[in-house]
Amino acid sequence: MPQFISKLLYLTKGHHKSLLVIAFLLLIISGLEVVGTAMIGPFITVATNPNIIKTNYWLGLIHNQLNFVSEQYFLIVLGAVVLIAFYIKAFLSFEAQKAVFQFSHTLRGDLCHRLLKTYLEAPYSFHLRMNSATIIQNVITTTEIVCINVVMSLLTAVSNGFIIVALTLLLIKTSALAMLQIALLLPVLVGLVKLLKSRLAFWAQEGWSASKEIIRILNHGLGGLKESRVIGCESYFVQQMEQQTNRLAKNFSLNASYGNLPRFVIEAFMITFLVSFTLLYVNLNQGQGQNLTAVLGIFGLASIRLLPAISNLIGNINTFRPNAFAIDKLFFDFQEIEKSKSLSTGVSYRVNNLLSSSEPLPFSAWKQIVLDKISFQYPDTERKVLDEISLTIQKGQSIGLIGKSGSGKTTLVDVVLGLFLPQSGDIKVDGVSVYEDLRAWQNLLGYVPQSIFLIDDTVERNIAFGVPDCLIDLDRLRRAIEIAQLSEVVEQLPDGIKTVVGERGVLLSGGQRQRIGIARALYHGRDILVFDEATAALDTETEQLVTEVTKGLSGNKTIVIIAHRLKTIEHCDRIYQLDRGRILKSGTYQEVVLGQ
Ligand SMILES: Nc1ncnc2c1ncn2[C@@H]1O[C@H](COP(=O)(O)OP(=O)(O)OP(=O)(O)O)[C@@H](O)[C@H]1O
Repeated sequence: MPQFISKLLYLTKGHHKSLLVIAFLLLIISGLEVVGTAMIGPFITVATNPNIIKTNYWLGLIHNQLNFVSEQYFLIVLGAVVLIAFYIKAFLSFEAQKAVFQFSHTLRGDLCHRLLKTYLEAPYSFHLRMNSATIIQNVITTTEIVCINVVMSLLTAVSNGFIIVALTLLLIKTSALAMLQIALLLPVLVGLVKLLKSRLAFWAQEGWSASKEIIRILNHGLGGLKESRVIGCESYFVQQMEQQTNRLAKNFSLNASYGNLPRFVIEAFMITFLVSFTLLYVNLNQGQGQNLTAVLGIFGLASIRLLPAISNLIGNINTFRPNAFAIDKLFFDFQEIEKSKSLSTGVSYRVNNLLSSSEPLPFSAWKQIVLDKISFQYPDTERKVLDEISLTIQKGQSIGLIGKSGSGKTTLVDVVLGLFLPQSGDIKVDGVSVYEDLRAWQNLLGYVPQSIFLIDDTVERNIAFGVPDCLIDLDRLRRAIEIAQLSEVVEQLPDGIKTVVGERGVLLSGGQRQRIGIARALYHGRDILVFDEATAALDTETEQLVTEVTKGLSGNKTIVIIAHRLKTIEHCDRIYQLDRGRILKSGTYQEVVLGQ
């Protein structure tokens, strides 16, 4: 329990003040609930037997102290007090409920964006291990479970708990006999709740896992639509989806219906109590009908409030307990990412402001980059993928990386891009380690991956990726389009740069997507452009165009190209050939490729 509370406090940080206000409000409401209900007894007694004012000490005292002119007037004031207490309570209950809803939904929004920020800032290696379906599910579904099923249920449970305790105290005071009867029925109820506990938790977990599978099937089915269509395996995904939706429906409906079972049992119990109590009371207190009326009045009204409060409390417990695992999941991800952020450095590099880009660039007037004995090993593997790689890049140079598949080219580029931090070695710009300010280093880099990620938006927004519309520099955009040899393509599009390219750029050819990737790197005006097999998706003609683009850029930009087709790196100043994580050969194109 203390662990659960500390995790909950961690996830709700920044909202603790609101939590205290809500708790205080709930406490006042339960107080008013008792005052109002407690006044019902005297009100009924005075209404049915005004003489009681003379015989009852407290009623007589109030009547005499406040100088009521008549008993009728006293009854009216008593009624008014009951009404006022209930009206204030109704108003405050509404406000408290509003506050609980507001709190839970605000917390959900907050967790969604905190989680997204955490995932975006997480080390690249975390994403290699994590399935995107889990991340999507955590941001959308798990945050909802935490805020609505756990936090909201917990708050309403606290509210119901306050009301139950307060009304129970009142009932004990009104008739200990009646309370004893209720207490005898209680163990049956507690037993039932205990019996259901593990089943409810199992059904909730199963439902949650089915919903994760549903996202995964959607990702796989729609992500590989072209392949599915050609192979003709659409029914495979439909069948998988059917299995999972059935699993989801079965488990969530079982969870919801059995979660409500105690409510029906309580209703039956309460009626059993009212009938048996009346019979018992009549037998034990012959001729005291007025007292019975007052006691039953209080019990009747209290049970109107108590019944739903108890069944709601059980419902709340049955909702939050089986869903408490969601707290663990979010807490684990927040902690895991924090941990891997500090572990992934390996050495004491200072990695600053990974996401902020407004920093001035300390490396802006750079002349030389030195990779100094870079070694890297993927987590949980035995072998070094990069083994003491050292190389020097002068400003304006074009560098070609070649080597057999699996020799470590992509990994080396990923280390240069700051996606992986090496276990040993350093990257220095004019003698200063880039890990002193990784963000500033990354601000020098433009990256054209083999498969360009395009958003389902306009050409303009795809090129000026991540820049708000109002800040897009149209001149720079035009220049990037020209250099990337995209002008003709854009002219032919129905809405020019405002044409929407479709999800993942389905409306464009492989070569056009590649050129958008190049234009994107150029638009952002980075000094160093890294091309990862950038020509792999191109036909020979476009390959030539792109090679011309990179050729045209050499001298102005520093370029690093991973190439499989040796033709694309003919113009490079220096070629490095990698083999099993080491540099096998380096020199000019003639020296390394032609062996002259
Ligand atoms: N996430 C990973 N976890 C563990 N090992 C990996 C991971 N990614 C790559 N490797 C291994 O690292 C080695 C180098 O891979 P890398 O992708 O850098 O080679 P490459 O030269 O770029 O190959 P290719 O030309 O085929 O893209 C390979 O043996 C590969 O199996």
